[in-house]
Amino acid sequence: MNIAIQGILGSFHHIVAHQYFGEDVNLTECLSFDVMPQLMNSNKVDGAVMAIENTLAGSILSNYALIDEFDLRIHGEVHLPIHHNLMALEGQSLSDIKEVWSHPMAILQCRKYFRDYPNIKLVEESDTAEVAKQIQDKKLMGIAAIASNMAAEIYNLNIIESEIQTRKQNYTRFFILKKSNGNIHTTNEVNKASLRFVTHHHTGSLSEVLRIFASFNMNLSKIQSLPIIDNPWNYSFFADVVFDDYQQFQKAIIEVKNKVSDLKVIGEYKQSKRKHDS
Ligand SMILES: O=C(O)C(=O)C[C@]1(C(=O)O)C=C[C@@H](O)C=C1
Repeated sequence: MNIAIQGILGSFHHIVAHQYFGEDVNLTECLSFDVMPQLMNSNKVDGAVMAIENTLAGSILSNYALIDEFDLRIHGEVHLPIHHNLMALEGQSLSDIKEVWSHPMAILQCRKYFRDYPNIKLVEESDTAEVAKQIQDKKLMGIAAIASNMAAEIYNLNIIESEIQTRKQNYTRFFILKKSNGNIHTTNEVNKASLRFVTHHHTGSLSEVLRIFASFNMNLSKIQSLPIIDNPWNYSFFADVVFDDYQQFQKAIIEVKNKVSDLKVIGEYKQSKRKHDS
């Protein structure tokens, strides 16, 4: 099995791919989220791991848009505790560091830490681990990376400071994606679904849909609106619902279909445990 990940070995996507698929999976390293749907739709990979939201930085809206545009399907989810470390070449200390390079989502999660160091320039790069690799390969002095413990080990960098994210408790939710008619895994027991729908423009149309979820005993765990780019100031809704009874879920879907102008089930999967960190 070949799975696309954002970033290289040592990235958080790498950790998630191994957690979900095991150590034997082949990974295709991507330096942007945008290339993943193309790899899936041209059958170069069987699936992909894609970050979708973080507890400190919020949703990655551009990834919702990619899933929608390329009609991808969600096959599973993983909630990963994220620990960010500031790392550089051996011998470098915080006072030597002029620039910190990392993935924009990682920088967002550590903004508060850098308020105390206004002279350090924060530079957005394509991946946390790739920056760690560059620092080691090119022996970059004065540059530090924000990356995982695993990246520090693989690229042999020294951790100047650990746990630099704004809150110690920091989690990213990742989707396991496949193309619309793809298959990457045996089906798990299903108790969660991700839906996309568009409501009619009349008073209470969204609340009617939410009431259906409630009446079929489905718990709404997230709702996210996204602009419909062909229709300015109109929005689609992405909702995640959790349920115990699959039959009830199917009945609810039939009712929701009658209330909305467009409904797509993007994925039916097993809810991942939101592990608590030590
Ligand atoms: O650069 C990485 O290591 C990634 O896996 C990317 C990414 C993200 O896209 O959110 C993954 C998890 C963390 O939230 C920070 C960065």
